[in-house]
Amino acid sequence: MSILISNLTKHYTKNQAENPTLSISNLAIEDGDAVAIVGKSGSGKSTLLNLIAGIVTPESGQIVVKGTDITRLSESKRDLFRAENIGYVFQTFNLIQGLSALENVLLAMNFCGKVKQPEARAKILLERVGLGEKLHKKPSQLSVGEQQRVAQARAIANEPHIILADEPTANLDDKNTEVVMNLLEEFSRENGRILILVTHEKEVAERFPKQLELESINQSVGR
Ligand SMILES: Nc1ncnc2c1ncn2[C@@H]1O[C@H](COP(=O)(O)OP(=O)(O)OP(=O)(O)O)[C@@H](O)[C@H]1O
Repeated sequence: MSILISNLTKHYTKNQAENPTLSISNLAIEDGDAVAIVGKSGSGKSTLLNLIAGIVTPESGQIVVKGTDITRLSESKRDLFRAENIGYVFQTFNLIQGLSALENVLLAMNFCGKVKQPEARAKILLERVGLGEKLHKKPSQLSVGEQQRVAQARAIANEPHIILADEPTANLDDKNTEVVMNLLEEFSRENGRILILVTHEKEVAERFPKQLELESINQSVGR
């Protein structure tokens, strides 16, 4: 079992303590799983991804990822753990504005040094998402959909075991949705990887063997 969440609560402010954003007693995601997370706006889907990535920490509970309870790691150890094990496509991309598409992908790779010949791999991935001609463009020179595809390439660059994707097709047309979903699905099928993807799009969710309605696992009431 590769991700095991138990007795988790997350609240953003003290006065939410009685009524947290997220309260999950048990959630297990196994190696090889591909899961679409769906649910109402504000129901906590991004928060759940951020908790699994160790970007935010819960007030209580355990999040065991590949045998490590990441809630017990220091912030710097969580950053390294994430770089080595998790690829994250953020809803808002989080690209570094001063760097080119290629440099954005390389930055993630150089941080943990896991991949040999990072530049060759970064170029192949950017070509794969249709950006071979735009390697040296900065985010401000790219369309929103192109920025989303850079974020996609960056997320899988380090060959992570777990891929978290927050609305990765929200800004894409049908053709690029297909490119991005094919890339994610193909990548996640190898080596028992886990793909967890948040989406509002019914057609995207229906591609997944498992769909998880967040409200069905979040026991927090009256949110
Ligand atoms: N950093 C934060 N500080 C305070 N409240 C936050 C923070 N991040 C999220 N929240 C609140 O937590 C709740 C869940 O937010 P979250 O972004 O996880 O929802 P979501 O299901 O991903 O929504 P959407 O589908 O609109 O992206 C919301 O009520 C939101 O306002």
